[in-house]
Amino acid sequence: MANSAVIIDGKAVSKQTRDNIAVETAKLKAETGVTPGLAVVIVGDDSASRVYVNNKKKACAEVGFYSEEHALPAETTQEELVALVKELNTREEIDGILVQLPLPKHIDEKAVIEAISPKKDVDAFHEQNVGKIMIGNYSFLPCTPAGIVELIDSIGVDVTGKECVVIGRSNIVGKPMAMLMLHKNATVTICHSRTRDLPEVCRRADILIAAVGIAKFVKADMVKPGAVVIDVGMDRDENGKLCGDVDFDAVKEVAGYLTPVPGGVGPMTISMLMKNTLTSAKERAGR
Ligand SMILES: Nc1nc(=O)c2c([nH]1)NC[C@@H]1CN(c3ccc(C(=O)N[C@@H](CCC(=O)O)C(=O)O)cc3)C=[N+]21
Ligand SMILES: [Mg+2]
Repeated sequence: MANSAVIIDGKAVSKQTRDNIAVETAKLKAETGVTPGLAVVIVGDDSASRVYVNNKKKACAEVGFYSEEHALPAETTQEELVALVKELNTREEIDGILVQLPLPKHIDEKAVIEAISPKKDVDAFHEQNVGKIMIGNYSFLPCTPAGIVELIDSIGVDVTGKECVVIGRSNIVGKPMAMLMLHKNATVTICHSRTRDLPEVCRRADILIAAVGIAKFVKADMVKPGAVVIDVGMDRDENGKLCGDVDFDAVKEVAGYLTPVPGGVGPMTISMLMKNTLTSAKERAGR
């Protein structure tokens, strides 16, 4: 019998989150005079990074934040970039610093991330914040994983005791995602390129989260009927069109719930970035 998954509207959930953030921001400003401020640093001219950074700036304006962009040439040295980060660390009106990844090859990403003050690390990439996530003592939420948790909450699915399979083990998505699902009492498996019989492992999942970076990697025969399938991919298909890690048209006939690309996880990532920046500004205001 033909089935068709409920498509999770990331744009709508994200708008609700941003509306709440806008209300809280207005209140913070009125009561304390503090306006949340985000600095976005972009090095080089990667076209995908440009789109994401523009979306972040747009979101800042929507919720009433101050934002500034530092667009540096691709030849920027690591020393110059670290110097900028250190200057932003000292600026009172900047609550969050986001250095857009990936960085050009001659720059050590880890050195730059560790230069960001943990108090302004709204990506939650600094090792101090990663450690806190591991323990379950958050200052900042990891943006993409936290956005995914909100999407799953929005459809009213309780993950307690369920099988959650995460495909991908990056420090940015896969690993923190697994931690958040563990904190929510799911039974968590992380798959990667060396996993033996990956389709079989994926078929066990009540919640399947694809963060591999390979276009249409997840096929219908890797999905348990009725499963919640979350697509973190931002890939290009054979025609150069934006698509995800999930073969959407095929998987929607098997899954119970499915996120689209675009309009799924991406907008939520940005909403969580706004949430972290507000949290940091509240801290500055003594709230
Ligand atoms: N320091 C850092 N922090 C990040 O959070 C970070 C990063 N570097 N590097 C790259 C990834 C990717 N990422 C996305 C953000 C928004 C969309 C987004 O807005 N997507 C829209 C459409 C995008 C489009 O049209 O191309 C959507 O899915 O609907 C996507 C991807 C943040 N990242
Ligand atoms: Mg990625």
